Amino acid sequence: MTSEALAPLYNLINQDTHTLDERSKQRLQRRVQKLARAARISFAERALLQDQNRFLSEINNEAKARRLTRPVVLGKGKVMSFEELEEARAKRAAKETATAAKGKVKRGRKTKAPVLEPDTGTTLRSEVLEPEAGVLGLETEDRYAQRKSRPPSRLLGQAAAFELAGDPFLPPARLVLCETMRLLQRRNSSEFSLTERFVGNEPVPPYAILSHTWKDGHEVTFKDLMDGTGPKAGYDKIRFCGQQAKRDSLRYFWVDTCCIDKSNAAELQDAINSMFRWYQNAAKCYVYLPDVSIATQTTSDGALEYAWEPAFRQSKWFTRGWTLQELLAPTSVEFFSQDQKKFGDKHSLKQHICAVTGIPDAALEGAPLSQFSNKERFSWIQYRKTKEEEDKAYSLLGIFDVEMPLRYGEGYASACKRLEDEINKLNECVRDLRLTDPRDDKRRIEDAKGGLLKDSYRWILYNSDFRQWRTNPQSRLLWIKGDPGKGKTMLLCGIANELETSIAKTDHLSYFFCQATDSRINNATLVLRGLLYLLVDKQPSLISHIQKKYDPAGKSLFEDANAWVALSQIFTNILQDPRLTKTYLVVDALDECIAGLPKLLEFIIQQSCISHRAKWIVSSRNWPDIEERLDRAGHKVRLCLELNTDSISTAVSKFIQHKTLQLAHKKEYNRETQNAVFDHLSSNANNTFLWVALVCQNLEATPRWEASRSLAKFPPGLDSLYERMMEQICKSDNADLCKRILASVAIVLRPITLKELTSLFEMPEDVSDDPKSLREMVGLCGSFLTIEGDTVYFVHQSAKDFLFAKALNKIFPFGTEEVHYEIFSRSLQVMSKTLQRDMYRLSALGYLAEQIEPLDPDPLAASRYSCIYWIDHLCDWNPSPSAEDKVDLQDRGAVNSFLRQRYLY
Ligand SMILES: Nc1ncnc2c1ncn2[C@@H]1O[C@H](COP(=O)(O)OP(=O)(O)OP(=O)(O)O)[C@@H](O)[C@H]1O
Repeated sequence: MTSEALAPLYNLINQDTHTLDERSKQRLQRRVQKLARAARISFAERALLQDQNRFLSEINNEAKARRLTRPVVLGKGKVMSFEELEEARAKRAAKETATAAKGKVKRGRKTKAPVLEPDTGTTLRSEVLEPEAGVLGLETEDRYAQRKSRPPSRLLGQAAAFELAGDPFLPPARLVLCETMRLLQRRNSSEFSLTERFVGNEPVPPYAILSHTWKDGHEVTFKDLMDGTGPKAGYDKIRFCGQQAKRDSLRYFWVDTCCIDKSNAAELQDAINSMFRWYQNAAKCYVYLPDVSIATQTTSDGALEYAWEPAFRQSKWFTRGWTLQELLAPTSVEFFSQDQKKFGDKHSLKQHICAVTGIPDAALEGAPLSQFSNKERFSWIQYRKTKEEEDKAYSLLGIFDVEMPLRYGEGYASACKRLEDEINKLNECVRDLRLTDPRDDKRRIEDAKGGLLKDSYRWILYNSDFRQWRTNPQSRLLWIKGDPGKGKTMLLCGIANELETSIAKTDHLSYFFCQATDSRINNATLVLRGLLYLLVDKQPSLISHIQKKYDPAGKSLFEDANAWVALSQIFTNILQDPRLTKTYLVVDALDECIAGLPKLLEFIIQQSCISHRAKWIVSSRNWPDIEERLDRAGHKVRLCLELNTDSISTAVSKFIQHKTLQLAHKKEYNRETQNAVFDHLSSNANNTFLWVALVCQNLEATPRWEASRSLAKFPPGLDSLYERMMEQICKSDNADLCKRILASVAIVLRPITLKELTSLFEMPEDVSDDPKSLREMVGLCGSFLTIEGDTVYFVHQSAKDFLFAKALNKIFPFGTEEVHYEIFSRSLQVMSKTLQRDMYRLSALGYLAEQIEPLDPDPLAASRYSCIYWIDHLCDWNPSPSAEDKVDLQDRGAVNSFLRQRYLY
């Protein structure tokens, strides 16, 4: 009888409440429990089968009542804190030490001995529960053996055991199982013992790690420690590592010779795939170099010379394969001579190390390795040697952050080929995931808004709400809200920059800036896609969660109708992956997420409740529906800009000072004008950055002798300012053209270039054919629009909102449909005129779009937008049923002819 076989019975008991009365239910329950006991199915497993939710909630309650932050569940259902478990382990280890023979290295407990003694005799290897996350990890000996006998799953840490056991009743996302390490623990000055393996979400305590070169026959193996084998030269290194760890106040340390059971092929696989991370997570890495002495010698001219420098450069350590990752992964790498004296670390010895290894400074200083090309990373191992030829490839796994099964005997070429295949697969998946790089969006937004001024956002670092979010583990969601133009986006840019430089090297930051005007970044699915892209770009090993779904589906995974479902599931799995350290997620302008906002909000609320690894910051305007949903989130801190008047007022003042100085310098104002501008801005800004920015933009286009007089034209309040700008446009000689430009830019589905603009409506040839005139014409649209490079944008979302809310009849006198129709119909004309066979002179078919270099001049420059979006505008035109309107859609009408004659071009 297996747990799978029993599950239908449990289901019957739990769910079929209609057909069973209470007594029969209890009788059946007892019977099934008896069967389970006979079948040696463990307590926890039974409890899970029986009523997973009740089991979890009981344990949660107990944990809550006893205020246990990290409860551990023992086999009999006993709940204790992690600290209590640690203490119990320490006591047990002390007892063992006391009984073991004196002077000998103490034997650790065999790792396969049960940690927990469940009532059935089945050994549970470990169970860890996080009450808030509702995460339970447990594994029986049988399942452990089963899992280990299979190739490691790419889903390490994702309840692989349960998947392999084919248990259909346990949702994998709730179960977490993690491949982890065992450590050495100091007992006294020269004694140590092995700990159990740390499993699941069990936190690994801070530890030191040894890096060294191996000497055949001298090294102390796992078996030696288990059997208590007598003296071996390798013990000295281990003792050195322990003693040095003690000097650094570290109780635990790790040495590769004896902390991995190499006789267990599966464990070795896991260890090799995890090794980079183990070095990366070490508090200290000690490099022991027996071939380097730090004695000084006197040169012929009587000066003292350090003899270690040439010896260091020639050390065998630099010639070995595995030591490459041991140099790169840890933050702190310290070098010790043959007599165990420290003579430097990887920063102080950087010059020597760079010269010997050819590795650039930046990589030694901790820059993400993904910044270096594949070729460059491969070159670092080129002249290094490994005992097994395959290790030369396997030792690069962590450097490329990929995982793959090891096949000793396959040869270097095959191992290298498989490694390259893994890297290529990973790159392909990342390429398809990337629709936009949020880092570029952020930089673009900062530039478009005139550059980020530190003085105007750093107040947030001292704000009590922000500090609470930053320091309190329970505060996982910070919601920054405020009216239009209060500086939320720039504030979030600043926060992202500050986090980037202040979070731990192993922590992650991902962000996304929504913009309603840009269809690449304005819906819920795209937010997840962008956040995921940055996450996996920084920690490629997380891509395994995506690849599992991506491999069969390809790019459509991110684009089809189920993209949200797939991406939200992937995101959830990533946030539960034990490999993920603390992660900061920033999403700006929720109000500009124009499709799928409710589900995005639900997702953020849910994740911020269940995942203790992720901390979120979101920003939005004061919208009631966002407010209503976010109010329901637990663990949230709300920061309302309108309630932080003092900080915002000081920040806006600094902005005004900065902007006035900039203007004065650029326009060569005299002192009087400068003061007049400063005073007008200070008295009317009303704590709104955007108002200041818009007035300054207008002043920039105003001759300097008119500056003081024109100030009266800029009334306080954003809407008044926009109204004033609109009035001026309507009064100008070019009113019709400007309004047409505004209407087109307001209605397009992505920002358009100046050339594309000429394809969207009929304009005088002397404007459309002359780029300079066209630029000037866009410039005449008040301060509603701005041009970056060749692309036209609204100066701010609030400017576009104003047009739709308060100037609709001026900009769209015949309704928006009419503008859609014009864009559609002009697009059709332009395409029909310009598209032709083989425009890119490729001669042959079958090129992928990304393989094609754009021509110069680009024959599609003016029609690119039209080619992609003409059909959307046709749909949005929404023609009336009258025959006259439908003329384009009739047989032999414009659309029909285009489809027949030009479409395939
Ligand atoms: N720290 C800053 N440094 C430089 N400029 C700033 C800063 N904060 C605000 N600004 C200026 O104020 C303008 C409005 O700021 P921002 O776009 O961040 O407002 P917002 O609150 O996000 O507005 P909305 O809700 O309407 O999107 C920016 O375009 C920029 O010119």
